[in-house]
Amino acid sequence: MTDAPNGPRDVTVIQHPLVQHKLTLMRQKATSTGEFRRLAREISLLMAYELTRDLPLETAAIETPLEPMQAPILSGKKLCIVSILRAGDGLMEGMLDLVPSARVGHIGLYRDPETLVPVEYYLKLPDDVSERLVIVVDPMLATGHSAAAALARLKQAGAEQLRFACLLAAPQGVDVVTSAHPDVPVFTCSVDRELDEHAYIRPGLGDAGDRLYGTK
Ligand SMILES: O=P(O)(O)OC[C@H]1O[C@H](OP(=O)(O)OP(=O)(O)O)[C@H](O)[C@@H]1O
Ligand SMILES: O=c1cc[nH]c(=O)[nH]1
Ligand SMILES: [Mg+2]
Repeated sequence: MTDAPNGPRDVTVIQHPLVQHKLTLMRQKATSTGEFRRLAREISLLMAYELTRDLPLETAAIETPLEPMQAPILSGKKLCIVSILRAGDGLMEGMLDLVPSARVGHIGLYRDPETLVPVEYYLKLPDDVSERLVIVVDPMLATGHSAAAALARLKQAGAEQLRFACLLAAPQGVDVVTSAHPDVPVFTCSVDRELDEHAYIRPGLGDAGDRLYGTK
């Protein structure tokens, strides 16, 4: 998906069969909290693989046990993963499994159930966030207000190169984020049909935070 009525936008729907299969398991209401959390970790590792697919490489001189060689190593900015609390933490561990040296930031946002306006309650970022490629993670992109606010806050804190990753997006959430932040590539495993009257994604998977942590 690259074209929209209001111009080109950078949205990748991750079609890998393992991702799609795990997402189906996560959507099912019979999936337990423990299983949901395990699947979130597995799927986010696979998402991280797609999110980092185009990282630049250079060559370095190394020595294998048998001979010297020129071998590829990462050459671009180091990574920072920022979780939008609390559900974003469900995608954090799998990404860190793949990129264990990444720095981690947290932004606490909850969506006011009446107004749907995101309310910030916490922010902790690495000091060098401006020098890193920042991957912002949150399972759900519904109205898009939380993601747009988080990205704005990170830019205010100095972040210059950002990507946003979610499990599920609603069409209007994609519109909101790509309009407010056309410089931020969006990665999702599905763009679902619609938002319902409570701004829940349909068909969706329910409340990601509650399903991850068993709070309902
Ligand atoms: O696109 P939006 O309409 O802003 O909605 C998406 C937000 O809602 C959920 O968080 P929630 O407010 O439920 O907080 P939680 O993670 O603490 O459960 C979700 O994890 C997103 O952060
Ligand atoms: O469907 C939705 C929408 C917002 N937040 C969720 O957890 N699920
Ligand atoms: Mg929630």
